[in-house]
Amino acid sequence: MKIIRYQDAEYAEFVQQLDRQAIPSTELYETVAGIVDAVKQRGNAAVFEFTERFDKLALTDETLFVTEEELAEAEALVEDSVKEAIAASKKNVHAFAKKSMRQDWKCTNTEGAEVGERFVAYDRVGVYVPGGKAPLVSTALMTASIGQAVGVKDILAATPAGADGKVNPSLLYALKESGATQIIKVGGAQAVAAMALGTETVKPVEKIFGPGNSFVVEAKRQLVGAVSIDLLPGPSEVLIIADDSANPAFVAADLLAQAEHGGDSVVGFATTSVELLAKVEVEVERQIKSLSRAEYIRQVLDNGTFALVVPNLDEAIRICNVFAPEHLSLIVEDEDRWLDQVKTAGAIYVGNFAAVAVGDFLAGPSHTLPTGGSGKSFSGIRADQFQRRTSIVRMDQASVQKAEKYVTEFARVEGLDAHGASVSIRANA
Ligand SMILES: NC(=O)c1ccc[n+]([C@@H]2O[C@H](COP(=O)([O-])OP(=O)(O)OC[C@H]3O[C@@H](n4cnc5c(N)ncnc54)[C@H](O)[C@@H]3O)[C@@H](O)[C@H]2O)c1
Ligand SMILES: [Zn+2]
Repeated sequence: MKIIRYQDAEYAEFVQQLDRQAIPSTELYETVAGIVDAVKQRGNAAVFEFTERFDKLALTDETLFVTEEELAEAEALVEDSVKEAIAASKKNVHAFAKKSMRQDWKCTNTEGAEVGERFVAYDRVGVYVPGGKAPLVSTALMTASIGQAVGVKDILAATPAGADGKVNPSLLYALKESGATQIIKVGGAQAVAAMALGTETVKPVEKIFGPGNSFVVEAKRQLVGAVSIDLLPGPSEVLIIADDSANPAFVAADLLAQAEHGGDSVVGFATTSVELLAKVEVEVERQIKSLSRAEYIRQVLDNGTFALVVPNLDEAIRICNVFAPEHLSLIVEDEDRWLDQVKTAGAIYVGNFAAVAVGDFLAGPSHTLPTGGSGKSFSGIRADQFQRRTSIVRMDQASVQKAEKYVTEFARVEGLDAHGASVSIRANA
């Protein structure tokens, strides 16, 4: 864990580079563009080639989709306790989704026209569920089941299978419970391209949701236009802001939990208290001993973890707002005062007892959240992103007569007489 105190010479520069911009490197851009183009030109053949290269799995038209038998087999293998956990999570996620869905509305504008918005569920969406480093069972719930709650009929899920062609049974079960109607055993950029563009056997979707590694996220970014997307949810990250009121064992536990995501994860800790930091360091060493992924965790602690000693909480919040962490854990005495000042975090966990992992698996809001600084312009998956929105304008002659005067002015200054005439002909009918 890299520790930097505000008195240190490198502090200012370090804090400055926390102001990230989520744009791909040229190398990543080109790799993904190559994959997307190959899928566009050659469909399944390209999808199978990349799957063989990156996932060591030889797929065919026959084995691309998860079958009903495989789903039944998975259901039989999943323990009841896991099924209960999935049901508990789904209950919260659905309840949260129902609250945040948009409702149709209408009102009358100044000229008397009836104006409003109408929301309808998308017909067919794609969800990407990562499967590289861990089978993210919860991600099925945090993507597909929100679409299910909104009423999306057709949900295509993509997730990489192992070299044996099998997908984790709990993940398959969770996908089915979350309303997935088709599942393809493909990961990476090739999966996103297949969902967005379609292939000989994969019918294209209208919008793509879900997190993934840098290849997955970049593919989504490049395919905007062919489809719309939810956000850019890449490698997971946390920022913990804590003062003396924080329990060091809890802080350490959350730092370790975040580091467990491995790879490109970013783990940040900002505190006003050197005493707390010292205790957290001791706790990290104590707790890591009993964790199964200690090696993964150690790697992230060494390369992707920073602890900042800040002069005050104003500075910590300022850093948070430029860093735009995916998860913010805020453990400070005067919670509400500081909470009100946070503007960019994807999800905020307030107080000693709000473990980030409860949000990962169960709480209700989607754990699919913006990373890499993209939280400055995106927010996490919401139910209304599964709703297509249309605006409606309904008029009678009285309202077109009232509108004519202003429309004619716009038509005149824009040089579009036919526009003006189309209104006048109605007003004077
Ligand atoms: N932001 C969020 O809300 C959120 C939520 C859950 C997970 N995540 C993140 O999702 C990520 C999942 O990553 P993952 O790698 O475990 O699984 P993944 O499923 O996203 O990626 C695995 C796929 O990447 C492709 N791939 C691997 N190496 C490649 C290469 N060299 N070139 C091209 N393609 C290649 C393979 O086809 C493979 O199937 C993690 O970083 C995790 O933190 C984020
Ligand atoms: Zn997590």
